Amino acid sequence: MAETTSFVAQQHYPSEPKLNVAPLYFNASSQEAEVDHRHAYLYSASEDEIPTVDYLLLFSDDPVQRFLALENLRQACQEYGFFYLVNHNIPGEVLDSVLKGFSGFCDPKTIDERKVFGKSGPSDKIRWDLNSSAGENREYLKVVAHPQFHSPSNPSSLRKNIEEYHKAMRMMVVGLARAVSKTLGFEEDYIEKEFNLKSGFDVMALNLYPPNSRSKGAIGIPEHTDPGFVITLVQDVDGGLQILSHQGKWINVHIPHHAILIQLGDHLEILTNGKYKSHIHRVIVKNNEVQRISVVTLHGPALDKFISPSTEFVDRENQQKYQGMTYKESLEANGGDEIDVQSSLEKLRLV
Ligand SMILES: O=C(O)CCC(=O)C(=O)O
Ligand SMILES: [Fe+2]
Repeated sequence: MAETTSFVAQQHYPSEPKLNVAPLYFNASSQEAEVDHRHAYLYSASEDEIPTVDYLLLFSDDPVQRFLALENLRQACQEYGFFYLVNHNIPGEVLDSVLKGFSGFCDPKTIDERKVFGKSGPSDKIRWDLNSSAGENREYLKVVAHPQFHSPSNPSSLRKNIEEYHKAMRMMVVGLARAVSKTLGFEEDYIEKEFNLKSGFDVMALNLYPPNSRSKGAIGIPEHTDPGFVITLVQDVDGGLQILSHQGKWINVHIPHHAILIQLGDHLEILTNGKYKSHIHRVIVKNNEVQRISVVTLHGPALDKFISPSTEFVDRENQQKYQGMTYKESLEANGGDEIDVQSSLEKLRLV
């Protein structure tokens, strides 16, 4: 695909040597969050909870390095479902300028200007909202960024920064799709084809969480999973993002500087019949002394693509766990609009 980065190598994973390796990289410190645990027991996240994947090594010319990096990615996908991505080749300034630009956009003095992006109908391509309640404390701007790019035109610098950010992130995600395909034992274009990523439906959510002095409760965003292939996330400061692990533990996310948090989306779970799972996450704002901004992109299949568990993942021992649906139908299955990018995983689950 023309969009792909030049350093993405054309090698094939399944034919490479079989080594038994532990994950290669783990991140720095985490702290215990003081929150209500509805689905999990009290838990202090330790230092090695979220694996780190090195993007460049996934495409290394050295077959052993590449094999080890792909094995690390496979473990991260199968045993966690989320990881920090480093060496992703997206310049730090590209990440910083969107975070900073959105902070400026959310100036409390100009709130009336943002209200023009409030909900107007089901086909909104840009949507703004401000929730300040016990259940959610978040100001957000959502934009459909692909197949057509949409963004407020004012300020033009923010539009330019969001577009540049999305372009770079999308290019990286196409490379990641190739690597993930290999970890599943397929040709590298498997996921691009199954999701028709060339026409993929991408929605960006730019979120601002207030400091606790201005929030109406402990919750920034309630528990949810996200639809799509993968979700990329960058933030300006740490502040309360937690992911529920396979083992039912809330893990505090502390993204290393200029790394990207990758979370697997519902539709990768559906495609792989539950081999690679999406995970419930939430944001707790109760302890935040300063505001926090995150930029989250849901990289989805094409809207008209029918997604169901691939036959390779279904057999006598592994019965089909999810019903198939087009991506568009699944986004609207709970009564939401496309731009809401609501999960419908529980509706699609068969067993
Ligand atoms: O802001 C965060 O850290 C998480 C936001 C999120 O989960 C989302 O926008 O779907
Ligand atoms: Fe999310």
